[in-house]
Amino acid sequence: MPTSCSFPCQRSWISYHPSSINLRSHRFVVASSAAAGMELSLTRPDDWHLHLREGELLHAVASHSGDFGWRRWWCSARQFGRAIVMPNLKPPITTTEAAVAYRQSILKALPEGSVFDPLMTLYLTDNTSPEEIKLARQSGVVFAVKLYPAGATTNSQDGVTDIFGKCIPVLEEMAKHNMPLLVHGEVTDPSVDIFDREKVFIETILEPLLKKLPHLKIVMEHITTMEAVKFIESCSEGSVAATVTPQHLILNRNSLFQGGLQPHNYCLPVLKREIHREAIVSAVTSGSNRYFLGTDSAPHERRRKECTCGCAGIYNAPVALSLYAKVFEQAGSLDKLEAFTSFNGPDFYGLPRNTSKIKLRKSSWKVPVSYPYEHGEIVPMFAGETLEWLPSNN
Ligand SMILES: NC(=O)N[C@@H](CC(=O)O)C(=O)O
Repeated sequence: MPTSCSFPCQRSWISYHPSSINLRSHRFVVASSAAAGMELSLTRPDDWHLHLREGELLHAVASHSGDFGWRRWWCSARQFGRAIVMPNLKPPITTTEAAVAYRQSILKALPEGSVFDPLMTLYLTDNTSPEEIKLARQSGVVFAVKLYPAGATTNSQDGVTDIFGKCIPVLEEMAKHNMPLLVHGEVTDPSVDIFDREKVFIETILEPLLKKLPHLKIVMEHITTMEAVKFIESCSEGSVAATVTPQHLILNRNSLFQGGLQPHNYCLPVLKREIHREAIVSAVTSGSNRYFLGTDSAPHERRRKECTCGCAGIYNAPVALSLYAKVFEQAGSLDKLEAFTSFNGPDFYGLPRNTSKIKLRKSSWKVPVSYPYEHGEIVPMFAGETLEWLPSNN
């Protein structure tokens, strides 16, 4: 049963300092800085970690209609050129055949005229065969394989139970085909504290895996800790990279408990301490090409978040670009935003950069309190809050 919690205390992000804007340093991306508000022109971004779901929810998040102007911007397909689409459906997308069919259903759900390109992934299991990797590469529509340690997160029950015992031949085949392994980097051992699961995963899985398979391309998804930053920096450039979500750049773990339990701020990996948030912000805004945009936007129907055992996942698609811009602005690094949103990802995947542009206007806009669809509603990150940096196509 849903609770009646009204989320009075979502205003829990890190304070905003307009004085930190360094105008001189971002002359390459500033399209206009008229009194009405600054405007950035960016090469169209891609989202390198997105949950689009299926059925009614897919239609809701891919093509929600009936709105005009900026309101339609919350649909991922209108903001991003491409997205790496996560395969954790029920049942999961474990074969190329299923990925091709899923891609068709996504294309059908898109708004008319959309040129959004869903880049598909396979869900790695103990039984994935090297042959499947060959098929995936030949398909031209599957771009990566996702590792969910079994039990780590939403719909991960069919994930990998023993990567070294069961998956090495498949990973060797992936290395041969230059097919990246996308990693949900948390151990699932219940005796490991939930706030330490990423760190322990790096020590016990990622470091030994890279020693064994130094040519395997890896993306550590949604990094949350200073240990992850250290690990990424220690790897050779171009072979290991990381996606970073808006929530892990903007919020720390206090926001899970501020004024009461805040289910809409609950995701996995769980938000961490402030020192970890700061480490990730520094890494991302430094201009390093090892980090790129991956929202991990993960919609769940409201009642599945506001209940006695709420799902992990933050729905951030409508607010992601505004939040990333805010983080870079606060760091005085707006000149580095475009590489993070639009260059580093395609460069790592060996894909062309987008050629079209979008704009981000520094004007206030209010995040809707929810996005209703036929049989439910989705509550976005920062529901009802006012944000800046409004995206538009022109
Ligand atoms: N991030 C989340 O908290 N949830 C994701 C799964 C995942 O990426 O962990 C989901 O599919 O809901």
